[in-house]
Amino acid sequence: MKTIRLTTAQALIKFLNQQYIHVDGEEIPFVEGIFNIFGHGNVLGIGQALESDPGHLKVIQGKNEQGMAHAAIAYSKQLLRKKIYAITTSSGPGSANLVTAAGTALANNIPVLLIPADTYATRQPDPVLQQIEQEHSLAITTNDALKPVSRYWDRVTRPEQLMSSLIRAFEVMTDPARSGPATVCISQDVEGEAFDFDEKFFVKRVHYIDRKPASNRELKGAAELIKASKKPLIVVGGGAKYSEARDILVEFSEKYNVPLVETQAGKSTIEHSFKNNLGGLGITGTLAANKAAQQADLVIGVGTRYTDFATSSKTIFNFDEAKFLNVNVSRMQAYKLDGYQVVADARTTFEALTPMLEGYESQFGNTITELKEEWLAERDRLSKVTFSREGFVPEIKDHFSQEVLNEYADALGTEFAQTTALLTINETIDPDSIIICAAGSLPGDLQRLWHSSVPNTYHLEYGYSCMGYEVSGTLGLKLAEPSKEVYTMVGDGSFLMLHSEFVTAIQYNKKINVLLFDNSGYGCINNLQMDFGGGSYFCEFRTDDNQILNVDYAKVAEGYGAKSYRANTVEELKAALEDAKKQDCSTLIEMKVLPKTMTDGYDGSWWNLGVSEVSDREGIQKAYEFKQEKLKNAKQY
Ligand SMILES: Cc1ncc(C[n+]2csc(CCOP(=O)(O)OP(=O)(O)O)c2C)c(N)n1
Ligand SMILES: O=C1C[C@@H](O)[C@H](O)[C@@H](O)C1=O
Ligand SMILES: [Mg+2]
Repeated sequence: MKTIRLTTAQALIKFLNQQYIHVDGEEIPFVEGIFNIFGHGNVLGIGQALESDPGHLKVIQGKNEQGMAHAAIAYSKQLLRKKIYAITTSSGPGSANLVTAAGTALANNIPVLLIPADTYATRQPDPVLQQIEQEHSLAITTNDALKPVSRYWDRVTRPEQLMSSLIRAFEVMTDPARSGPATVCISQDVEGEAFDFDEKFFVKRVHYIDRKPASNRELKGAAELIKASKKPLIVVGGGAKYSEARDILVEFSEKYNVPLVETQAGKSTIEHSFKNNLGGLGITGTLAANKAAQQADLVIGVGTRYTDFATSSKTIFNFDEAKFLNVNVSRMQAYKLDGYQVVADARTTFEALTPMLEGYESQFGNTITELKEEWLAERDRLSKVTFSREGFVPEIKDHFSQEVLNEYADALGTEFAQTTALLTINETIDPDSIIICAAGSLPGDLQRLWHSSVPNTYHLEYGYSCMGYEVSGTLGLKLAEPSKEVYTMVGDGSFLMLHSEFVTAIQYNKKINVLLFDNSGYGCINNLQMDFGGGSYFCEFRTDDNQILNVDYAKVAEGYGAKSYRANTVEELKAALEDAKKQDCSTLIEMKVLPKTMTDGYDGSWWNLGVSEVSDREGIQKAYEFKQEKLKNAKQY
């Protein structure tokens, strides 16, 4: 056996350089680079290994472990899971900061390699700095907190364990059905320990992503279901996007007059202008998509997890009548809603299925076009909402009095409505630029209103809806699509929670554009508490003496070295967006927007939430009764 003597960390970096992915005849390196924040746990091991020979890996210094992991997740998601960044952190708090990001990757099925340092394998110096001491077990470290949020988790306490551990990690990350975060914790002393590694461990490894075809039985059953249906409807989920199924879904939909509706992850698989694309489905769905969903007698879920947002907590479909046909690479997902299961790649399945239905036509007739037209008129109305100091009726009605809305207008110095601002952006930025969002009221507005003219230009993290993904993720987008303009849509709450990687973007001259919607509060949660009969309680940003907080975010961005703008009217916003396009540096456009001017729900937008069964407030009692009513028609599981 030929061996090579390396430290564990050196072997890790050498191995990462040799991983390739093969999809549709194309072979590319799988690991693009590695984000790092060095601490005592990794600087002398992995730090030394990278300094001596990083190979092709791009090495990027992050500013917050969660933030840099979010950037890595967005990178992989944008590249349809074909490439990843790895993350190296120190032990203790450095690794604890990864937990939120690992959850984000897991909920969204996105591969990312997390390499947190661990406590000493020898235990000689214990307790080391940042080591928690669990009285009942010395074997538990902070890194155990990553177990429930990792698709694969391992701890390397001897150098030779690295070999089997990494092979498993890459097998998991490159499997479309189980893709997610792989966490390989390495004891900090072991990072620097040497071993005579078998040279074969370092040969080039190619991970093949073959498109799993549907079986004849699955195809026959699917075709029979469709032929027997009058009003089939396709739910385009994230799996359709990862499978790059756009062309065949368009062909299928056109040929058989089948409407398409989108989940957050599926949106922009197919451009909005396609005549049968009715847009977002469910709680944050469009009027058109939700109406079509209610009529459907066969729901064809393509790569969807059927989350509560997509199904309006299992109330959007006619569950008594409708059947489900689920095409998914994951068997677990395909089993949902008692659907007929086709456990296969979406594109391959529809390529085989389309010719099997010759002569079929749905009974939707002109309804698809009519629904779309009705919705476009509503969208047009929302693009022109203007505030007035008297008699203004915002989209979110009956929460704030005119007096309170005027108070906001005065305190923030604005009369800008959120929907007007958002649609101005949609009109002004280049169609091939990419937008990203994750939490707050903006995901709902975007799923309803945003028109993506170019496929894969809408990037929503709505599996975890993790505040803080927005700005961090934009850095990942830029790394993935360096020639395109990238824009984050972020609320003030999310911006405040985490935007450390804004500085990383500026530091490495990766131009990102931050579009900050400041309504001085956790607006969507304020809507929820008031919709469900409560008061406005700790969701507005107010001082102890009840003044509305007004933060100068433009100045904050300027302090970091970004070019910043203040835009509180359509004209100011258009000018700022045009100017921002001309900049080479990162930009931030601060928009002060009025609360309650985001979109509201449409027909079928109900959300099952934990409303109090006991309360002396009449509104809460009514909300509880309404929930009980809704549940009567909801599917139970
Ligand atoms: C990490 C994290 N913590 C808490 C939440 C719950 N949450 C969802 S939206 C939201 C408020 C968002 O406020 P902001 O970003 O200002 O958006 P707005 O709703 O005002 O548009 C909160 C607290 C979350 N999604 N993620
Ligand atoms: O609780 C939440 C409410 C949603 O409206 C929001 O988009 C999401 O971020 C969330 O966590
Ligand atoms: Mg806000």
